[in-house]
Amino acid sequence: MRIDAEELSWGVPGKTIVRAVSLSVAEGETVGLIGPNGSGKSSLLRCLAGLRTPTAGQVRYDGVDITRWPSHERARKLAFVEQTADTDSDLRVADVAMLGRTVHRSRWRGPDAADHAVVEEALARLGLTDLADRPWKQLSGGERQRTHLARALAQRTTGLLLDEPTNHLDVRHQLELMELAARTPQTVVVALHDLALAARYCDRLVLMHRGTVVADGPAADVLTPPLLREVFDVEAEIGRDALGHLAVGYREPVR
Ligand SMILES: Nc1ncnc2c1ncn2[C@@H]1O[C@H](COP(=O)(O)OP(=O)(O)OP(=O)(O)O)[C@@H](O)[C@H]1O
Repeated sequence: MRIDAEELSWGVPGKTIVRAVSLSVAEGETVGLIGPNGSGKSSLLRCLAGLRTPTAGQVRYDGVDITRWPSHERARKLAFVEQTADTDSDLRVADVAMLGRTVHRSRWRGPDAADHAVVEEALARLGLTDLADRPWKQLSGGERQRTHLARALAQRTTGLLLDEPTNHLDVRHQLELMELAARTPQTVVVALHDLALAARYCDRLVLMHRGTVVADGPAADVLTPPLLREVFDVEAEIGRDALGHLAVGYREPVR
């Protein structure tokens, strides 16, 4: 699916948090949303998911204003994994993933064989097959994060919004998750703090600062020392790691 935001603003009384953001994400593209704490990444993702009503501008899925999509149809088009997604503590891992199938069933029908097959596949893609029967409350932070991602995959949407999906994951799972985000035919917008990971796996980076988009383009154009200085207040050098991937080196902050 294509996702467009046009002159999108959102805020609370007395404070504009997302300011006139225009953003287009093409079908199948993986866009990395980067920016300092408080720059508005989560707020923008919530607007894109339809969880916040913009104070100005609009969001379109496949060219249609999202206020014109009924909420159940929206949920079939787009899955959102929030940063602090929690869930009912009595559920098992497979039950949480099965929540992703709810949008595809009528209220009166339980999961059928096809739903179970989709959930099994989602759990396998996140390396959770062996944990399928594990109660949610026994999971580690990273296992919970992967379980929420499995729920989003089981939703079988054409769009995926991920807010810091790697912050609890070990290196191996970070790489696997980002590989999945890059390779899936789904349209993905992913907020990330790890700039090198974002550069390596995203088709394009969108840099936010104080609620606005200050750069949008290939990683090499966005991750430049002047922009990193302006937005993150750090002195950085851009180079290559041992494998040739873009790497960011930071100097000690001068107080
Ligand atoms: N409902 C709200 N009421 C008041 N302020 C809010 C609300 N939601 C967000 N904010 C503020 O808006 C700013 C942007 O928050 P947001 O969570 O979008 O930033 P972020 O870029 O995702 O940050 P982080 O990298 O820390 O996750 C922050 O200063 C936050 O405190």
